[in-house]
Amino acid sequence: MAAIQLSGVTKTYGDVAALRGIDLTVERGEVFGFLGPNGAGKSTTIDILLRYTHPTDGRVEVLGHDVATDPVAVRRETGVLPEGFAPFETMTGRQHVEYAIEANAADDDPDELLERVDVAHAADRLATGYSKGMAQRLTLATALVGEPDLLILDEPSTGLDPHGVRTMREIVREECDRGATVFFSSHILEQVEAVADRVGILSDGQLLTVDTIDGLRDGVGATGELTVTLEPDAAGPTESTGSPGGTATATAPGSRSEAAGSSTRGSDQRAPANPSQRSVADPVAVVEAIDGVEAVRRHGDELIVTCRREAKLGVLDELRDAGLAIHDFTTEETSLEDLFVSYTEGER
Ligand SMILES: Nc1ncnc2c1ncn2[C@@H]1O[C@H](COP(=O)(O)OP(=O)(O)OP(=O)(O)O)[C@@H](O)[C@H]1O
Repeated sequence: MAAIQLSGVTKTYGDVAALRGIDLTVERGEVFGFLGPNGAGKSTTIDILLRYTHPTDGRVEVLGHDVATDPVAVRRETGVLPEGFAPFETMTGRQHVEYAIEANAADDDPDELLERVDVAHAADRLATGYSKGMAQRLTLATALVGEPDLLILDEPSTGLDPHGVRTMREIVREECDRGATVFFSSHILEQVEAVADRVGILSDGQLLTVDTIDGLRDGVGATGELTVTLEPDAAGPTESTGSPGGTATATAPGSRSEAAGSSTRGSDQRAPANPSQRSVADPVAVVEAIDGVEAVRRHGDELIVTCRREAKLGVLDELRDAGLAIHDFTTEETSLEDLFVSYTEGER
């Protein structure tokens, strides 16, 4: 049984089509990031999942319950961090958590929960005096009450400082590790990238794609960068630049400085003095022959390879097979932010 199942869900507000036929399955135990530009329909979807609003058409199941007929069961088993929650005027932080514990007939220790979200020091203060980030942490504490099977978090990182963002990330992972499903919307894409198993990108009420982040990269044919440091003198003291087919090498977005990418010195300009080294394979030639490699630059012992994600292992294998010993390597992938722009910019 899926944690969330939306089938043909539409929602219109007068003339505005907020959702246009959404089909989405979120499996149990997943951390699912729900992304989309402003006004895409993320909050509307969340409101529909919790039956705060009803869909114009379509079917919604949460944790096996039909949301239309059993919204109480859905809310009982779901912890919610709503967007823009305002604390109650007369209650301290601890009283908010105690209230949530009582309402859920749970037996959590309120101080433990406040400790977990890092507002224990302000437990006895009126929560209306909390800063935005403290209020957000408090709301998360109330969402965690009763170890819910599903957490629905609408923009959970809003107002959080970097420590808070990290705490949020750790809590999401811990909740997932104990078996909960986490469904969260966010505009902080580094956060989503760090924690989500899969993401869905919504735009103008339509789901453009649902995939893992690597799947999104493959979907747009994104290239990343692989920097390989060869053992000193493994391939002779040359610098060269190449690309498959012999075309000029372009500097990839996010790659190192233009200056580093501009070398076009030929590999025979400084032939090794030792004749035995002449038989060593040229690493640039080895790498540029590999499928999925777009460009190769070499600076001393370092090779900077622009290639498709799936080509990276092949680059390392081919270098080793050619007798070129690898000292170290690092890889850099297209960021989720760039992927988000690729998927949504034509839609706006
Ligand atoms: N109560 C409402 N009445 C009229 N239109 C609404 C209402 N709620 C949402 N909408 C419209 O539905 C569309 C989707 O809004 P929604 O709040 O779901 O977007 P969102 O993806 O959550 O945006 P954001 O990232 O800005 O929070 C928007 O065009 C919005 O103006």
